[in-house]
Amino acid sequence: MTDGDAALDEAWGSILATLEKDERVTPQLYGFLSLVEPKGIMAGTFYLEVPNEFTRGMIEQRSRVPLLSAIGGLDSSLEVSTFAIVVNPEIEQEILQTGTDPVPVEAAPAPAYAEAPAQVAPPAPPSPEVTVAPRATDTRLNPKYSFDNFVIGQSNRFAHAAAVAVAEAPAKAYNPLFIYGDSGLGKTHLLHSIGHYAMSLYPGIRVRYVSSEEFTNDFINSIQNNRGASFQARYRNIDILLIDDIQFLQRAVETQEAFFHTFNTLHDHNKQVVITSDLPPKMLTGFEDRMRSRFEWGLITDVQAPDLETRIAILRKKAQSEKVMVPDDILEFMATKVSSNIRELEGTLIRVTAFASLNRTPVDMSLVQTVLKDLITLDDDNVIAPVDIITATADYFKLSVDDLYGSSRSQAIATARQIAMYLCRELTNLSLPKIGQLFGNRDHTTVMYANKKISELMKERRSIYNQVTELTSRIKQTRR
Ligand SMILES: Nc1ncnc2c1ncn2[C@@H]1O[C@H](COP(=O)(O)OP(=O)(O)OP(=O)(O)O)[C@@H](O)[C@H]1O
Repeated sequence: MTDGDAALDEAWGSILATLEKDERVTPQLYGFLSLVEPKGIMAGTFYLEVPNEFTRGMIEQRSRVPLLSAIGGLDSSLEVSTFAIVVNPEIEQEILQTGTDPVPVEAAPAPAYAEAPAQVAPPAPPSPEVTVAPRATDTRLNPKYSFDNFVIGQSNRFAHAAAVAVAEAPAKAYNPLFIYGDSGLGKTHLLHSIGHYAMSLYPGIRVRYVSSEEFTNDFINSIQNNRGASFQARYRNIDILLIDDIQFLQRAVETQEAFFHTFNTLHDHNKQVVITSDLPPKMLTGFEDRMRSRFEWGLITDVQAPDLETRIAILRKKAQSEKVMVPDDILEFMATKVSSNIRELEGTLIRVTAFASLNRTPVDMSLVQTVLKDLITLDDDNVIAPVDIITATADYFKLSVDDLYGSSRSQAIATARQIAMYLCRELTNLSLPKIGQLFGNRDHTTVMYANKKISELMKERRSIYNQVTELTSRIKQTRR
């Protein structure tokens, strides 16, 4: 990586000089570009740091094309062809706390870009290998997960930059991109973000997100129903395959074989593959060597547990998106109390905001302490089995375990089932498809829906809040 040296400053200086003369770059836009700190060049990508998301958005949406052409004019010995923008989390945090935004003076206020489409840079041309036929593809992307709401910190900075680079230049930057790390640290979030961002840059691009459990089910169904051809079409006629939690293909010999062929076809045709896993390729047991070695062809990067600052920034972002006011000292208190699993951090915030909303009180320290008292913090010695959650839920609602696994749609059973799913999601490390399987082979979207529904209902109905809280403390007692 060319880093902080004179060559880097010189390269960025020359880009700025070109952009200043480019008539597509307005003085306002130039103001944003002048906030950029060049950080380094790696594998053909120029890494640029900006102070906040707003600046990133302005540069990415409005000066992408001129910036790419200016990069194209650099000395070829630098071997740089694209760029990736990262937001400096320290500066961004300061801005969010103080409310002062270092937008260039001439550029603020900036609604002009919404009002003056003529100034908006045209979307980037698709890279030649990308098929842009405008056809509807079932991408299975979750709109909740985008780069815009992903908080960057030391723990995930590199994975984030690699994910952005892949979305901007599919099959060019790194192929495959392999992201690994413990549960709940943002791998799925990054996968979906790649999909959304690539689709915004290349309209018509065919993206498919799939968990490895869904891939397995799909494959098995296709064999059972003699629909091999449509299975192949679904996974091969695409431009980007995002496959989550590949470790679940361990020892599934035939599914691995199917994935091996899918991977080869996509890779041979310059299509992007992004893979996530809980372990790096070398440590993935139960995979053939030829499979593991393919995982290592591109770039391998990890996501780690976020440090305290990043946890605070994540909580702050979630609170903002939920439109709840949570003072900084309370965010910090919560981030200190809750372990590093981000899913659990989010669960805490949901409980706190639900409690405040039900009681129509602001979020203050005593409220947070009351709520946290009932929460379980997960650590290695305190693993909760889904069966404990399901048994406790059935018992609590005076139902049978089979009622929860079964298909009854009666309101009482359906709500109890949704609460059990919500608690499985919050209190265990199980993925959505795994929870779906547990509850009578339901689709992962059913679990996603239950999770959303119960989070919302907790804010609106005291009875639901109380049920979830009481159940949690019962489960907690069984762990003691
Ligand atoms: N850096 C981040 N910024 C904002 N939210 C984050 C970040 N990292 C994780 N999250 C949130 O934490 C939750 C868990 O993340 P995610 O599901 O992506 O984890 P994961 O690593 O894929 O876990 P698993 O291996 O269990 O599937 C999600 O709601 C996600 O939005």
